[in-house]
Amino acid sequence: MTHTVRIAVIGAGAWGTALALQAARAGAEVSLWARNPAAMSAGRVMPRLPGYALPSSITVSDVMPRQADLILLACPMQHLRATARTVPPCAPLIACCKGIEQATGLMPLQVLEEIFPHSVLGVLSGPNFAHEIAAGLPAAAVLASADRTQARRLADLLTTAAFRLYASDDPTGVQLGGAAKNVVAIAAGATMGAKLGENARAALITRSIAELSRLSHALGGRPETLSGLAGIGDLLLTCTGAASRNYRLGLAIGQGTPAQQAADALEGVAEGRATAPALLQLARQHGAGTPVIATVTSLLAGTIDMDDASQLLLSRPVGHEFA
Ligand SMILES: NC(=O)c1ccc[n+]([C@@H]2O[C@H](COP(=O)([O-])OP(=O)(O)OC[C@H]3O[C@@H](n4cnc5c(N)ncnc54)[C@H](O)[C@@H]3O)[C@@H](O)[C@H]2O)c1
Ligand SMILES: O=P(O)(O)OC[C@H](O)CO
Repeated sequence: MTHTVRIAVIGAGAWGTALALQAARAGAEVSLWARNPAAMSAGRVMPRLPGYALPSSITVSDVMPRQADLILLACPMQHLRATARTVPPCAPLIACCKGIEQATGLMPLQVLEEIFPHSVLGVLSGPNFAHEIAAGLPAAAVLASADRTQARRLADLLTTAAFRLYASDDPTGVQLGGAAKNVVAIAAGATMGAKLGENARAALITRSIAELSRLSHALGGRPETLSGLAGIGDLLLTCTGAASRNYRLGLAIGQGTPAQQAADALEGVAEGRATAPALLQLARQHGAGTPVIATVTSLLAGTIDMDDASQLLLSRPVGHEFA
């Protein structure tokens, strides 16, 4: 008799809830850890994903699961370390957040490696709006682990016909793509908010790919990863999809709302805000030029306005496209 896979999802925000639903669809026995399970209504509707009820087969509690075959960490990046420290190291762990830890400049797996030095670790990333995954709409993502065989094995535990999980053994490239696309999405939103036009946004996205490729290379990632789901795939979604929180943050800033006020008005976490300065520092440490990330960092800090931001990017020298 085959044993039913037990998957523990840590974090009941929009993404954790969607992943819990997906894991159940993949045939797993699912438990969802919520900081505040009482916030869920009697109809088991999660506050961060309104309209999606959880089936009774998914256990929701504020007690960390002691037994699992796989643990998905779906909290915001800046809370990953504190949350992970409370997780028992009973199974392989997959980081599902996108960002860079501001205090250390570390990527999600680097944070987890410090806490779980002996565990199998992976990262999940790609163009995935939580509400679409929750609805079971078709989507694809990438699961990366340093070990190619483990990456495929872990991906298989969550894959269904509608949610296609590709495996990768380039966690650095995958994490860089997931973290940086949120920063670029803020720039794309600001471009549209300031009515600079669709041409400007397309140019910005494309030139950002060159910028991210340089940075990924400097950090040890492989260039082809950025042309995949965690790179171009997620850039396309987040820089053009009106549901993106990072895009919406940029949109408000481009329309003239001060960055802090725009962030306060946002429902849910816009990871690009904390990640922009962390990524800029990382890029500087590695000698990689990142004009878009630098401009977004200044825009978020309020040290430049939208006119300055577009002037900064437009005044850069125009050289060979692939120099
Ligand atoms: N929402 C999506 O469409 C989506 C898709 C893919 C990846 N992600 C990534 O998943 C991660 C989580 O995003 P989300 O959309 O679920 O967030 P969310 O905005 O829906 O919810 C944030 C969650 O963080 C929790 N939280 C707040 N303070 C906390 C703390 N101190 N410690 C632990 N948890 C705390 C809140 O209770 C809430 O559940 C982010 O890194 C995001 O980039 C999100
Ligand atoms: O709403 P955002 O901007 O956090 O984007 C959500 C997902 O990361 C899209 O892949």
